[in-house]
Amino acid sequence: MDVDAISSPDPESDQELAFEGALRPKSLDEFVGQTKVRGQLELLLKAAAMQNRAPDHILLAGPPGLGKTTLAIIVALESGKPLRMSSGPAIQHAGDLAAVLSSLVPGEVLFIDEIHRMARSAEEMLYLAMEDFRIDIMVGKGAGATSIPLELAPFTLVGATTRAGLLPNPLRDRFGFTAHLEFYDEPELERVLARAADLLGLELSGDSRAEIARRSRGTPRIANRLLRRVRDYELVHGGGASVAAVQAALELYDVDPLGLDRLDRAVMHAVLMRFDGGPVGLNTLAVSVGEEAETIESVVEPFLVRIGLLTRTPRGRVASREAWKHFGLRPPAASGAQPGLFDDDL
Ligand SMILES: Nc1ncnc2c1ncn2[C@@H]1O[C@H](COP(=O)(O)OP(=O)(O)OP(=O)(O)O)[C@@H](O)[C@H]1O
Repeated sequence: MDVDAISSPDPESDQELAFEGALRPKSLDEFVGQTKVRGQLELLLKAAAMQNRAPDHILLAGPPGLGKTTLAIIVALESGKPLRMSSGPAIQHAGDLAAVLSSLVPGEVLFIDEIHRMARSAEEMLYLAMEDFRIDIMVGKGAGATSIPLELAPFTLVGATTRAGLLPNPLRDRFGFTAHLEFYDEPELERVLARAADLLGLELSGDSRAEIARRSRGTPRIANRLLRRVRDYELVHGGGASVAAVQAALELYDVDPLGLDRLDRAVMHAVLMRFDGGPVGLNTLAVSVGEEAETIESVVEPFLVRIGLLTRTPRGRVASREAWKHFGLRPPAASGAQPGLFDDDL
């Protein structure tokens, strides 16, 4: 299988895609960090290989860019089986899923990204497929409709989601193993960068690596992207990828010293400036930055909470002392905190 040709579900550009493909680890050994998940997957794959059966279905949960697609590819590569890629938004009818399932070859790995976005009718079909490798196809309409059972080849479903909580229990329960991917710490990101720099033929000192890792938002995808910007800078200016060059390149692209991106900053600005540090409800916050509540909750918040800028309280989101300091602002003297507009959206 040509793994480099496999596309990420949310490509920014063909170039970005080719770059991601080239840097993707192709085995569990090459996959940096997530030690626990790696160990669990290794055991699961080995046991299946020893019993000559398809590995159990796997659910990968966690924020974007932490390696869910990469792990799905690795599952296929390590089990020596083909990989089929699909995504929740592409499965809007049970028929879409039936077409995919009925064409799987024995042992094939089916990757469904953003599985929480699949149509409800398809979800129900998936229950039976995961459990019994069988689906019922409805033929005809109304009183004359009949269902014809169709046997499927045994397969392994790898589902990825940024919102494990949104999956209905019957679907979640049918996965033999759920892996929760965590943000990477700086030493792990440095290892991701060292590997990527090697593959790109870029010389990068330990200090330069640390500088990029610090600003990578705990996310390998971002680390690799920043590395690419540093490589561009080095290409144009020459003189090597020194710490000064790294800082200049990242400042040019407006990368915050903590790695906050535009949306992170917009959310923090709203909490601090518009809502006096909170508490503010999720929906109110989402409206004030013009984003979907789901994006704020699954993409933005986990990182802001992790680095201690934001806390979640029963009354809503609250900025921490560090947040005021990081943005060079003074917290209001008294606790003049203004609650969100809607009390029901906490
Ligand atoms: N553990 C890792 N070690 C080395 N590189 C990694 C690791 N995890 C991810 N990467 C790199 O980060 C990039 C993004 O990873 P991937 O596409 O697997 O993330 P994802 O979780 O599927 O994101 P999304 O949810 O947005 O699809 C990959 O190209 C890969 O090179």
